[in-house]
Amino acid sequence: MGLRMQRGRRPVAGSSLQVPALQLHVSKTAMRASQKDFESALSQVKLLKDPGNEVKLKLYALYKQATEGPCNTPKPGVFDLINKAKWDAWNALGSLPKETARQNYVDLVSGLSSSSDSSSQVKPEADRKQPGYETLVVTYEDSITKIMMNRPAKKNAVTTQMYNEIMLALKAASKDDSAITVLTGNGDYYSSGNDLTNFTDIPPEGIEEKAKSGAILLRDFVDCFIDFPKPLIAAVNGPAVGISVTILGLFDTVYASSRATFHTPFSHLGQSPEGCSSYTFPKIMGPAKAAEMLIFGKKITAAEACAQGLVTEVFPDSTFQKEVWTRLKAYSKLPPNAMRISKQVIRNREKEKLHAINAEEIRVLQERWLSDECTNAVMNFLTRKAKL
Ligand SMILES: CCCCCC/C=C/C(=O)SCCNC(=O)CCNC(=O)[C@H](O)C(C)(C)COP(=O)(O)OP(=O)(O)OC[C@H]1O[C@@H](n2cnc3c(N)ncnc32)[C@H](O)[C@@H]1OP(=O)(O)O
Repeated sequence: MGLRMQRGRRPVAGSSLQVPALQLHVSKTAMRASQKDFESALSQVKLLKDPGNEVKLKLYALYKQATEGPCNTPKPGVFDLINKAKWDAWNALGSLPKETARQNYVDLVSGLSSSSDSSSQVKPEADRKQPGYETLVVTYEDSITKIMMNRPAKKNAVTTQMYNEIMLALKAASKDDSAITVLTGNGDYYSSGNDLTNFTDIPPEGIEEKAKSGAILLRDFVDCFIDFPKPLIAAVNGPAVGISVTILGLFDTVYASSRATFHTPFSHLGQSPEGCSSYTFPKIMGPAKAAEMLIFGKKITAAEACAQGLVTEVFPDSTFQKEVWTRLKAYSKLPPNAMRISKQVIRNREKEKLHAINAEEIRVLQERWLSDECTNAVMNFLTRKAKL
């Protein structure tokens, strides 16, 4: 997503303006950073350890101010969380002159470079619910970051906001000092998949634009799972549908309640597989079983999913929570670096391939979203004519 800093890319993203330690580096001297200093800071920033979203927002804002001047783009919608945060950060710089923004950018990068060895791990407040999420409950306890989808009345259907919040939570978990990260659902469902109302708010630019922005969101979402560096566990507390099933192939361990079912009704919805399932499912369960799920939309039970290798272990629903969390608490006490490195050894060689598969699946899906088959299926659900 937008809040990334990668080699070869312009730095994006930055901060609320409350980074006291870093603000100290904002120059109060008369010295002006030259264009060369600025370009050198732009190169330097790509080599830094990820400084976190706050600082990335600050960098983003200063970069935009230094190169384009005061914020000059329309304010993004309230649910476009990432772009709104970026816009807010840039807009907050008001009429700060370009030269000052350039100097501040150079000073900020220089401050980051000198402190980059001191703290790469952010310790979340122990045993506390993390603030700032509306569709999730994110907690940290016993070295476990737990991300719980929290729209039980809607069967944890994944709205645009929830996609964005899950990405933010995963990015934060990848940097906190938790040993393992768990995704689960609140209520009787794990998740009913993509919220079908995501398809309804068509922008003035038209349906193609909607499909394009959906494709970018989905690509970034799946990329987050491909790249997640620590052991990632799904605690599938109930039925799982669509995208919540397909991404399971990117988890390291999947525990399921005996009540869980796994359903990928893409043909029914006029859509096609995502989440890298076109690759991971045949690999995990063999092409024949994968085809039954991904082409014919066969719903399978937890026991079947376990027999086919998609699920690690099934627990009786009555003891699911107790048994899973006891197990996970024990695992979370293992040496975290060893677990992370083992995951890398297991997964890294496939990462590039998975990113390419993700991109290809989304290219196909984006076309599907514009098809009559897909439009009719979504309309049928929304007008109560059809359910899975
Ligand atoms: C940015 C775009 C990325 C797209 C990525 C591609 C992803 C693909 C997928 O995930 S495909 C799967 C999509 N999911 C579905 O098609 C499921 C649709 N839901 C259902 O069929 C049923 O709701 C059910 C079988 C999951 C549960 O049935 P039931 O137990 O009878 O409950 P209700 O239907 O009464 O549901 C309660 C409440 O939740 C709302 N709801 C449930 N699922 C969704 C959903 N996926 N999208 C939107 N809303 C959903 C349902 O409408 C009810 O709301 P209400 O109480 O009527 O206000």
